[in-house]
Amino acid sequence: MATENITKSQTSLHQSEDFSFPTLPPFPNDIPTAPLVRLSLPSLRTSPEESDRFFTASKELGFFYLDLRNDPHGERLLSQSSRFFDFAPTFYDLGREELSKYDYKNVGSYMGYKGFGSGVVDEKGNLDRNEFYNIPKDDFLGISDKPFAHPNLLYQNQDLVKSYIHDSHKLINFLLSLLNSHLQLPEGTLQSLHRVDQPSGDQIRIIKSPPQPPSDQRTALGKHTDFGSLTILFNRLSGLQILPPPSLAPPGKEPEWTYVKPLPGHCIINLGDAMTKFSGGLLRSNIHRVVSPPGQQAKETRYSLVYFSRPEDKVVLKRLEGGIIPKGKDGEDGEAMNSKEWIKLQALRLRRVGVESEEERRRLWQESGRGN
Ligand SMILES: O=C(O)CCC(=O)C(=O)O
Ligand SMILES: [Fe+2]
Repeated sequence: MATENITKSQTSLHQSEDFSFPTLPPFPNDIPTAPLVRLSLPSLRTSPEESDRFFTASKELGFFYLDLRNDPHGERLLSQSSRFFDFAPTFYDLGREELSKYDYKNVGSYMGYKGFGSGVVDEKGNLDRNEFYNIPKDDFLGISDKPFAHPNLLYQNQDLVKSYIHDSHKLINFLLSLLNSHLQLPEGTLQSLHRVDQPSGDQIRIIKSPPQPPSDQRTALGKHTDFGSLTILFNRLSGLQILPPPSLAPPGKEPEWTYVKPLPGHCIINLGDAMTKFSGGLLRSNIHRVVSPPGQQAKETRYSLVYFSRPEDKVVLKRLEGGIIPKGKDGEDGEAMNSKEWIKLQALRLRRVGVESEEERRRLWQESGRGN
């Protein structure tokens, strides 16, 4: 019977994998780490106290760890993420030239490949130190009117891609249902803006950042908030940093950029701008960036796996009405855009299209508003 098979394979998975990454250099034990709370998926399913901690974390920092172990759905995500980490080096072995065929920024899309050093990361006009590939949910679930072409290797692994999309989206849906009840919105409100079978900008992103020369280590991915709803992040090497709000900085100190230490068996979840907009500012979309990993970890190639969920394309990004969401003052929310336009604007604005001069790159950064 199908259920029996699933249960069996989950049991053996649990016994055979401990989800740790022993071949990588450890995170140094003498540097401060970001104040993310650790939540657990099985507890979140049953414990009102854990759910309260989740809501507090979503309001105060907008980032938390989620322990996925001891939960069948969570362990499926862990094993799928391991398979992506195994797959990533082979995928990038296709080479930059081959992957560049799948860069769609010139046709106005952020899906597909972003080449190394093709985005501006700071006010000086410096360029990024990573390459990534955005795999669109809609292309792989057969929802797109006009799917993009993608490397054959992705189609050869489409079972993994599809199951990871479904399981990630299922986790997002569960977290949205908790947020929905904490916000006291009518049942199903947030979930109804994120239906898996409707067009949206959801995507898997696989990132590669090669080690940087010790004498010239720079930001690999510039400071930003995520634009969408909820993000699921798997890290093995550190490098991700957040700038906590003043309320969570050590007493008497200004907030400083702090590394997030990857934890085996956990993913990192963060909330994006859409959640802040929907909740009239109650939920937090926190600023973060990626720099060279600390200590011995800097010598390794860093891969990172992200699932970005976004509201459905047609959803207008504005404050929802109801529950405990504060009412806006007249004109306060400005002109609201739909999700598709908003994500595209944000995702492409720092990708230089033939912009070569440093001055122009600086201008792009300024116009993006990210320095503020
Ligand atoms: O690689 C990471 O750890 C974070 C990546 C990230 O923030 C992003 O792609 O938006
Ligand atoms: Fe991000």
